[in-house]
Amino acid sequence: MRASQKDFENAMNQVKLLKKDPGNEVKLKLYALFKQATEGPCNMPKPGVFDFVNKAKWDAWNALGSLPKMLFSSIVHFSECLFIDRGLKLVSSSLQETARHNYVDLVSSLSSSLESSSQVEPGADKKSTGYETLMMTLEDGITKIVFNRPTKKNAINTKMYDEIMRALKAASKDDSSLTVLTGNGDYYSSGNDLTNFTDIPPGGVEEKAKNSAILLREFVDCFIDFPKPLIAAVNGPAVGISVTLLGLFDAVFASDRATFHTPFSHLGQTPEGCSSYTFPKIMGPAKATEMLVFGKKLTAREACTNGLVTEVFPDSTFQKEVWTRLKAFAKLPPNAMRISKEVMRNSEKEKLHAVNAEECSVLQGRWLSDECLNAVSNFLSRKARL
Ligand SMILES: CCCCC/C=C/CC(=O)SCCNC(=O)CCNC(=O)[C@H](O)C(C)(C)COP(=O)(O)OP(=O)(O)OC[C@H]1O[C@@H](n2cnc3c(N)ncnc32)[C@H](O)[C@@H]1OP(=O)(O)O
Repeated sequence: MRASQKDFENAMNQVKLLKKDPGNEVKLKLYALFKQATEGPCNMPKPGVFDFVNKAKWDAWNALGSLPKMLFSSIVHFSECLFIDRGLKLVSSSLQETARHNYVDLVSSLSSSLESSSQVEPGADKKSTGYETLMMTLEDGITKIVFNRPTKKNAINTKMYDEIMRALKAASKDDSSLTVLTGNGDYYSSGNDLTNFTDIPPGGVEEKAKNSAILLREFVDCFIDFPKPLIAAVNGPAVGISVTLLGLFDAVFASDRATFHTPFSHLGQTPEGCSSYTFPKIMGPAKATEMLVFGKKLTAREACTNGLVTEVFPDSTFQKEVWTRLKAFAKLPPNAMRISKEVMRNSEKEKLHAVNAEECSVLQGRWLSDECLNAVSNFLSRKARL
């Protein structure tokens, strides 16, 4: 689903109606996305170092890039069969479209977090703002963390990795008995945001791969160490890392519309989220190989039969049935639940951390492989969808 010109205009109006100041960082992001969406890549001369405000604006706009470097290099790599000029124009207009889309996405998340924070829902103990890519609430003893990039199928970008870690750390210390992760919109999550691979630091792709492996390791560690019962309410299709992590959850409830897909080989990548260890343990090596090596997509019922999913509900009653069940769980003595989890997890923790470290180190190498670079560039140039 793309943002139309009408969506974009509505978002521009919505920004004016925001009741709370979203802060300078977000305002700069809005400015940059707006300029990129309406004028294309940054075309202004760089302001002087002491022109702080204009320089910050220029930096934000310019940071959105004229062309993703990795995509550019792959276009050049394939220059024998592509007209570069035409390719660049196409990519440039696609960048504008992406910016328009991201602008709509950002405004929509601001509207929900900033507006709703001022309206306390009946029974809501606490609603956390300050997240761009998530919604987080604490109600009835349950902390709910919602992936909130519906127009991107809840793909996990770098910001979202950071915010999920922050949200989990907060949830581990708050008053809730259990924590639930779910998605806003039709997807649970489409996994790693493949545009993460386009933001190349000055040290090049090697540095990017190294930083990504560090981030991934820290991210997965948060799930291994999460102290309270962690439950996934899988509202729709789940892809990649959003599937593999489920092996570290304590319960997984799925809508019958959900699917479970780990197309790592198709992407030139290898398993993460400790799935190389948890999946064979949960479903046996043969079924784990089908998923992790051959990329077989499972229906919710197949995932349940294989032990990855606890229970499947019809989509029409999914929310009602899952939340009834969760509210009942949340009434159980919280310390008993936490200590039971600790006893079950502790004997595995060391192993899980070692598996995580190994998977991240293998992936660091895969991200530099032609197989992976080509797969990502095919997705970004819209030649490939799963
Ligand atoms: C720190 C780094 C850690 C890395 C950890 C590694 C993890 C491994 C993985 O997670 S592998 C899995 C990666 N995910 C994918 O390969 C999915 C790619 N997406 C798709 O194939 C499709 O988008 C789809 C099947 C999920 C949905 O297809 P559909 O046709 O229904 O919708 P669109 O393709 O039009 O999607 C709507 C917009 O959302 C954008 N988008 C969706 N998923 C991703 C994604 N994973 N990364 C980036 N962008 C994504 C899509 O581009 C559309 O955006 P647009 O409207 O601006 O075009």
